[in-house]
Amino acid sequence: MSNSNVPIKKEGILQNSQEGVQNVKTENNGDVSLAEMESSESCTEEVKTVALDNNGNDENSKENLPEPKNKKQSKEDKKKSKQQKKNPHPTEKTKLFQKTKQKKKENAVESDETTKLTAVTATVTATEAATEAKAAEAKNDSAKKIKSKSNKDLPHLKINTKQNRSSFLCCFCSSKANRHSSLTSLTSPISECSEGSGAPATTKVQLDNLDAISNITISSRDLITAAILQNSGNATASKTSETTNNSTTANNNDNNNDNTNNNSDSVNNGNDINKNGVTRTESIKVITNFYPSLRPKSPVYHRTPSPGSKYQEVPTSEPDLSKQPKRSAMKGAKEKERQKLLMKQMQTKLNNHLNDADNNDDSLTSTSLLNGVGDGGHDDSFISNNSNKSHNRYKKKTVTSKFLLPDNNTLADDNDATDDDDDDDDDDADKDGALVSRRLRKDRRKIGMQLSRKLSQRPSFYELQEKHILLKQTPEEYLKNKEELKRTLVRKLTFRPTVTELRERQILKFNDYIEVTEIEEVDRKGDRPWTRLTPQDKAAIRKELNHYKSTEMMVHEESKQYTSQKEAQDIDQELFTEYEYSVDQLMELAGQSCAVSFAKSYKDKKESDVLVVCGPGNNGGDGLVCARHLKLFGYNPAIFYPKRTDRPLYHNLTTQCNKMEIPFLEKLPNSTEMSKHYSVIVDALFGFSFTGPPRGHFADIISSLISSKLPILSVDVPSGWNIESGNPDGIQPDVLVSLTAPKLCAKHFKGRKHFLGGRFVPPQLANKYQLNLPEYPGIELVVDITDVEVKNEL
Ligand SMILES: NC(=O)C1=CN([C@@H]2O[C@H](COP(=O)(O)OP(=O)(O)OC[C@H]3O[C@@H](n4cnc5c(N)ncnc54)[C@H](OP(=O)(O)O)[C@@H]3O)[C@@H](O)[C@H]2O)[C@@H](O)CC1
Ligand SMILES: [K+]
Repeated sequence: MSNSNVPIKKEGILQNSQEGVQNVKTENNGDVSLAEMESSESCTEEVKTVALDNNGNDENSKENLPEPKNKKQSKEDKKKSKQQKKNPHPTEKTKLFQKTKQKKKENAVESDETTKLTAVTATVTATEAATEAKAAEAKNDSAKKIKSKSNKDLPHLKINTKQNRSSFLCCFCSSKANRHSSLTSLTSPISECSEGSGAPATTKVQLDNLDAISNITISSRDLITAAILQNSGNATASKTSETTNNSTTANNNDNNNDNTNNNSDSVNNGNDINKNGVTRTESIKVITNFYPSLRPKSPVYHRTPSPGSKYQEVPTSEPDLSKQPKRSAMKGAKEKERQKLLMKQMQTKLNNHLNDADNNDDSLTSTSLLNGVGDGGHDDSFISNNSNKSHNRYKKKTVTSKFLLPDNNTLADDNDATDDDDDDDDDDADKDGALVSRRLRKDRRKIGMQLSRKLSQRPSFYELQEKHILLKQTPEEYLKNKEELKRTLVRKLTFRPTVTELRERQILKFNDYIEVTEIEEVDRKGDRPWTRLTPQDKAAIRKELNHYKSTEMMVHEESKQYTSQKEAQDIDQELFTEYEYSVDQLMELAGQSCAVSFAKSYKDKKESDVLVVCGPGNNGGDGLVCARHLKLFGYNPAIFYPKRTDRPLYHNLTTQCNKMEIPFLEKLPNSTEMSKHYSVIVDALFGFSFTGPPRGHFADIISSLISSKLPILSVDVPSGWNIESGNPDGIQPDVLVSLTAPKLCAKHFKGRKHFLGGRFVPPQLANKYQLNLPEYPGIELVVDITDVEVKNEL
């Protein structure tokens, strides 16, 4: 074997041992190399072999080891070995166990003696006499070669070999027929090795491949006593410390032997048991228990057996971070999802570990954990420098393992399991990643649809403004507009008309007096809210009522043709409102109609004095107009206007009368004087709005008029009459001039002439109220209806 690259060489000493078969397994930075020796069927002696590995694979590489002589022979040996395992000799087996234990004890004792040595030695004893000479020869040859390479300062490994059979199997080349000039020759079948003398020998050998041991810094004061139970397929290794653990080491050896013996009873019991029954875990534990520095940090075990070899290679090595994965763990678009999933798993594990760390002081600190996560898991103590991004997953795995490591003792098992299932993990991870990504896509699509639906239902900008969620204007603009509106309203209020102006415009109407009458108490709580009826509504109601009265209602025969006072008022109001006549217009026509009717009635009394008595309402205004026209017609009217109003209309009418030199009487003459000076009286005190008995001095006035015995022309309604029922004790006019339509009380008129004046009623209005008015002759303003049957008297 080449040792050109070995920085430190170690020399091994072969020497005979009285008993026991030992296997020595050494490790190099976690790489485990197993050398074992297979005994013959009748093996009764312990056989100790030494297998020293350098980087594991080099030991078994065919480049460094001679090729087996022929394959047939190798196959025969394998068959024999299997038969031996299947049918071991019970006596030999028992002896083997006993000797193994005894050797352990001796090793413990021996370790006490040899701990002072500065070299690491191992003893291998071979007791087979036939092979001792050959073995000695091989040893001598090997020793010679090794000596030439040896370094005196290096520790030595003393190996005692003892074998009683010549059926050793080379642990490196897996061949019985190999001859090795180096350390491997010791493990070769002595009978087959031409250089072996077959005699027991103790040989110092240069451990060419102990660079692994050099790396793990085996103390010079340590002693390795390795034992490999060849026949039973058990292996033990022990290390004793010079200072302390002598007895403990012996006990450990015993325990290990016990364990391996048990394992030997169950050959190939599980994946961790190689062909020789040596469990890898046991080997690691044995070594790492004594050499903490040998504890593998990231061991990787390869279970691929060497072709044609019975020995299970258990190479271990520090993870090679420079290696590229066969296929990327990150699959395109799934990379982010895998990273997220991995980060979530790491976070979960981190939380678990933090919880554990709270209860375990020797755990990693949370700071270090967080740093490990934050920097992507780069840690020189666990991961060598490697900036290759393709190793992110591997690094994270390592970091995850670091987080999950509760102690160093379980590291090997954890990593072992990780490495064994690496491919399966990849496949599982791919499947899991695909499932997770599919689930994430499904969830994301579902959430996307929900959000889209929500977004489609969101209110618009204007709807939000209408709901006052969003302000249409800024607060400053709102205050500014509010102040401007306030100023505008205040300005408008300053220009509003006064109450006087409103009354003059008849927008506001106030009665000059209040009539108070006693009525029965009426509970109006059940009354419906009052609603103002339009004139059309009132006319419709009136029409219906009239129809009811004329057909069904049991009333007086005369009453069927007449309506109430209210109807006359409604027609009057509708003329002003609906037909937009002014009071002046109608009053002028009404007053003129009265003057015409007067002239037609009193043609022989021209230049006679006429007393015109005017009341406070529009009926009095008709009187003022009539006086003005009488004056124009040649009569000498005089006006008694006892209760004037300040309305402009009346002010103007008064002014007009005054301008026409129509005197206004300050005092109504008594009935005698009245008879003497006046020939006719015009009654214009009250019209259809008169209600109740005359109040105040109006009753005296009416009495004076009646007492004067003068002919009276009544305007629209005889003053003092009830508009519907008349007043037989009241004024009995000589001429009645009904305006617009005869009032209900007109049927009580017994005078000489009855005229209908007020030729201003629109036909529509007349039809609406079914006035059934007589036709006006020619251009006449009035129509004599004295002999005409009035059917629709208001
Ligand atoms: N379209 C038409 O038909 C037209 C009709 N025209 C004419 O208008 C006349 C209706 O005028 P009008 O409405 O002003 O009522 P009207 O009878 O004149 O006087 C009311 C005054 O009398 C008073 N007063 C009432 N009862 C009282 C009592 N018991 N004792 C004492 N006072 C009493 C009452 O006082 P208050 O109740 O307000 O205190 C109010 O001041 C109508 O007959 C026709 O000649 C024309 O001018 C134009 C077209
Ligand atoms: K009247």
